[in-house]
Amino acid sequence: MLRIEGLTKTYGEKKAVDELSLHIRPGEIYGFIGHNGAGKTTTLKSVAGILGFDKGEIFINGSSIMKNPVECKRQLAYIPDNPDLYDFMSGIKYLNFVADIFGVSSEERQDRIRKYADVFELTKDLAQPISSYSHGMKQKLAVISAWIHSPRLIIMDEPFVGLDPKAAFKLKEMMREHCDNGGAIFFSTHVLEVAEKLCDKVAIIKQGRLIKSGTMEEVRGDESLEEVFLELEAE
Ligand SMILES: Nc1ncnc2c1ncn2[C@@H]1O[C@H](COP(=O)(O)OP(=O)(O)OP(=O)(O)O)[C@@H](O)[C@H]1O
Repeated sequence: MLRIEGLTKTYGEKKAVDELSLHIRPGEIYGFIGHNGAGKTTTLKSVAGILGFDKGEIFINGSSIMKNPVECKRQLAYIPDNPDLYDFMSGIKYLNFVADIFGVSSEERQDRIRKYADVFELTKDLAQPISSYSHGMKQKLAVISAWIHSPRLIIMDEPFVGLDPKAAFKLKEMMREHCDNGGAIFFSTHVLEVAEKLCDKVAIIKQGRLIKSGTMEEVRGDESLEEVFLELEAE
C-alpha cells in the first residue's frame, strides 16, 4: 500500500529526514512516534505529496508520488496536525467541496456525511461557518472530509489532539474498521498508550532516522512502549 524508500529531506543545512524506509501493508494501522522535531510531519507531508524531498522514493500502491502525484492523491487522504480549514465556508459546504474534488457521487456523499456527522454529533453544526467551530469541531470535520472519498490510505498527523474522549473513541473505531476493510493508516502520535493499544505496527524516528520498526510485539518485547521509547531516546 505504501512503500517509502530512502526518504531524505533537508531544510537548508538541516537534515529533517535521513534515509528513512518503511513498508505499510493493507490492513495495517501503523503508528509513527518520535520526539518533537524528529521528522514525523516532514515524512507524513512527503507521503501525502505536499512536500518535495531530496532523495528517495515514495510509492502508493506501486505509483510514485513524484511521478504520478494525482493518481497517488486519489488514493489517499491527509489530515494535518492543525485543522486549518476554509473558515469562510460552512461545514457542509466544505464537505461538498472535498467530495467534488474527488468526484464522489451525491448518493455516496450524502450517506457518508450523514453517517460520520452523526458519529461525531456534528450534524446540527454543519450549516454553521467553520469560523465558529472549536478546535475539536474542526478536527472532526477534517476527519469526516478524509473519509468522504473512501481513500485506501489515510495519513494523519496527531489526529487525537483536541478530540473529546467520545470522539477519540469513535475515531479509533473508524480507523480499525477502515483497516479491517483492506485500507491502511499511517499516523503520528505522542500518546504512547493510544499507539500501544491501537497500532498493529509502530515506527520510532529519532533525529530524522528510523531507529526501530515492526509489529507492536516486536518493538515492545516484554516492556511497555513508553519504556522502550524512553530507553531509545536516552541512548
Ligand atoms: N519549513 C521548515 N523550515 C526549516 N526547518 C524545518 C521546517 N519544517 C520543519 N523543520 C525542521 O525539521 C525538523 C523536523 O521537523 P518536523 O516538523 O518534521 O518534526 P516532528 O517530528 O513532526 O515534530 P513535532 O512532534 O514537534 O510535531 C525539525 O528540526 C524542524 O525544526
